[in-house]
Amino acid sequence: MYIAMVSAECAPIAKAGGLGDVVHGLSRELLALGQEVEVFLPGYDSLRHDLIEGRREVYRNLRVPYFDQWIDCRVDSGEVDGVTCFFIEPDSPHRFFKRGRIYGESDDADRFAFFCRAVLEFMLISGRRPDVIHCHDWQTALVPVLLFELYQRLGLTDVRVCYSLHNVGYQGVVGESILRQVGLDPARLMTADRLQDPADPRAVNLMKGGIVFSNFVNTVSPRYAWEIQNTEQGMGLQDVLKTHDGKFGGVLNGIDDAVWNPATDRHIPEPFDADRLEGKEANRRALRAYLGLVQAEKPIVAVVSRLDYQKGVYLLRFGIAHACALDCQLALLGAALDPVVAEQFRRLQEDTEGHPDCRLVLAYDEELSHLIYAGADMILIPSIYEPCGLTQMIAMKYGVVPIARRVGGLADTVFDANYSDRPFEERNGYLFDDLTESALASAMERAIDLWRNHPEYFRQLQINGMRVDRSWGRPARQYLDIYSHIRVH
Ligand SMILES: Nc1ncnc2c1ncn2[C@@H]1O[C@H](COP(=O)(O)OP(=O)(O)O[C@H]2O[C@H](CO)[C@@H](O)[C@H](O)[C@H]2O)[C@@H](O)[C@H]1O
Repeated sequence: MYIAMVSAECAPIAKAGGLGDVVHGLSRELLALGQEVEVFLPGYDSLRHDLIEGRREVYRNLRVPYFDQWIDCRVDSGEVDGVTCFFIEPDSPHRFFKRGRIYGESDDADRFAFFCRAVLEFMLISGRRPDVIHCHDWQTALVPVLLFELYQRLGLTDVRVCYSLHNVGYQGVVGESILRQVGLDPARLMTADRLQDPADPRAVNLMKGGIVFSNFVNTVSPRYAWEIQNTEQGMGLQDVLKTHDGKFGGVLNGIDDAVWNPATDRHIPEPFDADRLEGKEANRRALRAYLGLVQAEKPIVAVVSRLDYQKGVYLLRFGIAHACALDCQLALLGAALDPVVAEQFRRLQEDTEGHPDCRLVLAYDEELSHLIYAGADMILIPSIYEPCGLTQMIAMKYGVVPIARRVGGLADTVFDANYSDRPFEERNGYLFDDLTESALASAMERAIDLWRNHPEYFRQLQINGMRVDRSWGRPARQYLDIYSHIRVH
């Protein structure tokens, strides 16, 4: 089967968060299963060019309609970890993808709408006829709309679309001129059953369009699938998801075990696995040394997160203080896009400067994240909502016990040491429900108490988490079933 991934991110060359990991890991696994996969990305100037092999121009002067004019694009291709990627580079004064970063620009909707049209135009002109286009999140939601409104008639006749929702907190709600920009007719599409935003009838909701026009829609865990249909986590899309219930489901993400494997990880000083858990000790020492923490027999509590509202930044700040109050060590690695949140954490960093047990690294640092996972004992994940969450899955692979809020994919993967109805061999962490300091504090205290007073049980929790198969094998086969179900031939 020929699958075209269309996405705003793909790790490691263009990653802002978990979406990049998923596109990369899933594409590689589909290739390993014998499928043909190509990834289509904007040609950002911020791409990690050093990680792209054999980059070359494959198309010049691709004329992409833009309002009543057009913009010429160049298309390059190259290999990333064995996966063929295409990069769309418009040549225009807008400099759509020459902004030094992936997101956070005031014209993000225009930039990604243009990308959607350009990808379909390139497929049409270069003779590509995927069995399935798999697109992701609001940035690529116009692909199915454009396909079924325009490109099917032009020649992309038998192409079907699978659309994955990684984060319903960002839906792409914008003015209707976006439709005219890409050549769609607002009069046809601005209706309650198509792209009209449920809250604001004058606005376009791109994610809603993706849901309505795709052949299959999924999100990244079964629990989040239920939450966005039945609770306020749907952020206004509950009804449209219920209307389209017959083509909607949840597929739990995997993690790439070539990248996230403590037995083979080149970024950590001492390899280890569930049978050699002692190996973690050298990594704990290395982590303390790297961060300038004292070498003391205290549990290391970690945070590795985008510092975003979704991740419960308020509770994270409390958790940092509480870990220190409970005489633990604390290692945070996080980056904030929001200037207010960035400032709060910068201040906290200043206040904890020189503290023997507490270090905040406010940056995006992939390599350091490996050392933190390898060296930490526990990780805090107090998310307000969490479609799947890769952090807890990676952490558990490295013998780190998650302390997480019982939402979305966290509830599907973390099973409480004390209160789960699962057998002990499946329990692997600590959960809390309420979005309150006391709920988080009590889960942290239970975990830290076990570490101090019952180390053998704590070790067993670590091993339980490490033994679970979290590779892409199973989810990739589930996606293949979806693709087979919707494809034409
Ligand atoms: N400062 C930093 N430095 C280095 N690495 C960092 C980092 N901050 C975060 N990371 C890494 O980025 C990834 C984050 O994955 P998540 O699934 O937790 O996040 P995200 O919310 O971005 O993704 C969204 O999409 C994914 C994929 O579907 C869903 O799992 C998730 O619930 C949804 O919110 C992990 O690999 C983590 O190690």
